[in-house]
Amino acid sequence: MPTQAILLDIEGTICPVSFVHQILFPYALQALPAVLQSQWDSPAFLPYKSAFPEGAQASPKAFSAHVADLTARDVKIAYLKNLQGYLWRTGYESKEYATPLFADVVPWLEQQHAAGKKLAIFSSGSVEAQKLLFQYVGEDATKAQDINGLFEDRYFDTVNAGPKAEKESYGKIAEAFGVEVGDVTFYSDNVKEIDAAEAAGMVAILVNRPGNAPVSDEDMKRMKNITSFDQAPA
Ligand SMILES: CSCCC(=O)C(=O)COP(=O)(O)O
Repeated sequence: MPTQAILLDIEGTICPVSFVHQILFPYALQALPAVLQSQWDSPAFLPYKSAFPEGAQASPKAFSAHVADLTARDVKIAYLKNLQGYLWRTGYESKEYATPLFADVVPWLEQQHAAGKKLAIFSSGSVEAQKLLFQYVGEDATKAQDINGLFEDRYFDTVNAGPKAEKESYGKIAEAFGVEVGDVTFYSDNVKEIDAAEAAGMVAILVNRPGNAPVSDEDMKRMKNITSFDQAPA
């Protein structure tokens, strides 16, 4: 039976790794000092700040150093991801950047949505960050389009679903979808995530995009893989 639901990773699957690492991460780091100066004791910033370890909450300097260290090591921990989502909003709203999805992505998503497939996202980026990323899509930030409607509020992150390399997270997502786990196809650039989704019973397909980390020949041979959604199964 053709897939009923489609679950998508973000970085390296539907948008270039370079957008996340060369645009979003640096933006958050450069936006942080002004936010810390003006909002350190504000109620709006409190949920983001209070999720950090006590040592980092000791001062804006300690906080900045901790954020810089986690970012440099690309640690995908929820309290950093939540903070990044908060910081990225200004960049999107001021049209400093928009999300450059690969050219095949939006036409394919629209086609799948029109065919009645349920579409969803599973990213280490927070749900808040995911919604922003899809609210401002385009190569030209002054003409960005909002494609959130395609996902009908199905956003999963490591807080509401669990770690991306653990099979239990995929079972939980299928349950939230209201479909059998075997009726979901998951697309990701990450071999560990593909293995976890498959172990849970999903169909899982590795997506190979320019700029992604290399995948071994052995993994390429054992995994279904595509370079564009034009090659995705029906
Ligand atoms: C939606 S936020 C941008 C992506 C991000 O912060 C990230 O860490 C990417 O993680 P993914 O699990 O989508 O590869």
